[in-house]
Amino acid sequence: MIFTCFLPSLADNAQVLLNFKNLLTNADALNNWGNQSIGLCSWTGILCFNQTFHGLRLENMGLRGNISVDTLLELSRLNSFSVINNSFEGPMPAFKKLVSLRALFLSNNKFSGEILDDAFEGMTRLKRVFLAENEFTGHIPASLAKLPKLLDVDLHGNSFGGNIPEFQQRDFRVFDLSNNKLEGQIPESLSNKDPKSFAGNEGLCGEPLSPCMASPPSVPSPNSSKGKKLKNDVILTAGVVVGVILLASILAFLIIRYRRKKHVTVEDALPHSVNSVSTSEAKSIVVTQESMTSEDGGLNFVGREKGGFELQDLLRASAEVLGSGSFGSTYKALLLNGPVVVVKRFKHMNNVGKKEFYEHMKRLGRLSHPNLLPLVAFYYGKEEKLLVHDFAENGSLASHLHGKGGCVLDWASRLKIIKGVARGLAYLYEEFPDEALPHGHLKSSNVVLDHSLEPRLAEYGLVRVVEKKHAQQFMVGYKSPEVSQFERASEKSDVWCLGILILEVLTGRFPASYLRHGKGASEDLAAWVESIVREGWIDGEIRGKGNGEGEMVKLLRIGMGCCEWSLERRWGWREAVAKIEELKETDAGDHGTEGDHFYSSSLSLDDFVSISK
Ligand SMILES: Nc1ncnc2c1ncn2[C@@H]1O[C@H](COP(=O)(O)OP(=O)(O)OP(=O)(O)O)[C@@H](O)[C@H]1O
Repeated sequence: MIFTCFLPSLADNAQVLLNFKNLLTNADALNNWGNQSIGLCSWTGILCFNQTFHGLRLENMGLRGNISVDTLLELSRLNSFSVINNSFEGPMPAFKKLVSLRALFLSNNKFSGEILDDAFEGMTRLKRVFLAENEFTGHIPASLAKLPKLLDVDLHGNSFGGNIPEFQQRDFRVFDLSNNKLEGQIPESLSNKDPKSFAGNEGLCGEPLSPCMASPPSVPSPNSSKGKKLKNDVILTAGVVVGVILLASILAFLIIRYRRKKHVTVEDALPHSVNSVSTSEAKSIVVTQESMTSEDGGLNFVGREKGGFELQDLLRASAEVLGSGSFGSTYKALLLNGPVVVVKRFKHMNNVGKKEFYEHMKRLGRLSHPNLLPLVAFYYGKEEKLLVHDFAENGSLASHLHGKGGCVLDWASRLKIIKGVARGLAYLYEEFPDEALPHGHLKSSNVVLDHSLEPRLAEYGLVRVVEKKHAQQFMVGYKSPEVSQFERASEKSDVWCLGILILEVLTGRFPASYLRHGKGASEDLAAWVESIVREGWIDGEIRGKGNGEGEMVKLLRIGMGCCEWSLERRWGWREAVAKIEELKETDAGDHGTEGDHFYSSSLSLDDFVSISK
């Protein structure tokens, strides 16, 4: 199977990356770099979005050697750079040349020495700076404090000294200066931070730590009466201070223990108002806690255990907006030292109570099929719900069929995808015999593809928890003729969507009705189907590329059978799935002429439908 994913800019970047790798030592983990057959986006540690390179995530690889910033400068796009947990040493490389960088992760290495005051100057897009657990010394660079977009700063576990500079930003998501050698008064602008952010710096004082003590003007002799009184006062004050600190530590310890036990507390737990940003912008999932209530719980893992992360980790993770659908935004989150997951925010799910919602999610979590995107975890908030899924490396089927920069899918890949979709759907039908619409929202952007282009169905089984009005307006299962005309969903409504998907895959054309909601959408679809037959239904990318055209005709017939207007005549899911399973990559030899006839002739829809039966 051929994946034609090698785009010009990727090819340029490929050589630059190989040059970059050549200066690293102990780079065995990057052995597949240079392998053109898998494509750059599948090389270890390469971050791509929609098949466009956007970053390096070279974590936990034992890497050493020279990080050549000048080489990185040649990459067409570098938003995020991470070498967390490797063995790099020496001074911090001159990253400031990478002015488009948004996230820099250098934690857990052996970088050392002072960082120049202007080391971050001009990095106006930089939002995330993780330098923790290295051997940096000297002052916190002034240019870091002046970064206009800084959201996360983690410098813990170094030997930074001197005073904390005044940070231009005030609202941090991650702020950790603990375990350094910082001293002096904490700037007032940071007084609202968690005391833990400053712990382990003996010389620091002021809010949120204990007040700074003014030094006494003169020290009387300890034996004078004044001196004795002062001594007693000092002992008394010290006793009180030690007592207060001890009490505060015990309290803090108890709180942390309590939080750990619950995984996350109510306060920690609420990822709600995720700021809207442009699709390409990498950002973290911003939490504002305004909609927190005591009814909200934490992150609930379902099904199998997933790599031990908690909501806090999710909130700290760098996140990228994948898109904004009819329910809310979807983010790809890169967990530090952990998996890559997709977080989808759902509004419009308030028609079910918490108990019912939990039960339904647990039911979804128990599903397991190679063509189903597993639900990893969910979060129940009063206003919003979050669903966490695995990330599918090759994005959505829609992005390949219609997006810029997707793979050119050959016939074999398309057939594999349709077969996978059919199998996933059949599984859902078997698992949810009581649901009218076991999937409910089957469309090409809800079919995601893994590294080998194996399809996985997403956004399935949600009809029960989505508000009816919203479902009717936006979920594609509701756009079948019977629902849009008679408001009567049937299990064949999912079959209708399968048919549309088949036609979309065969033609490479976007179904018009997705752009339109409500009544009339099905008429649009009928016109779309008719135009397909009239104007040539086969995607130029798969037409005439060898054998298999007879099989394409068969698939077209299946698509038409699934898109029968009348419910009686429309195929049932079993029939559709069985017929799809029979399809082969290449023609057995008896269909070639039939295929030629189909896509070379101009047929009316009626002609076509009668022929295809
Ligand atoms: N697990 C995933 N892995 C990779 N990409 C994903 C994943 N889940 C969703 N996406 C992609 O993220 C993008 C945004 O998804 P989202 O569900 O928000 O919008 P949509 O599918 O276009 O619309 P709708 O909300 O109606 O389903 C889509 O292109 C989708 O294919």
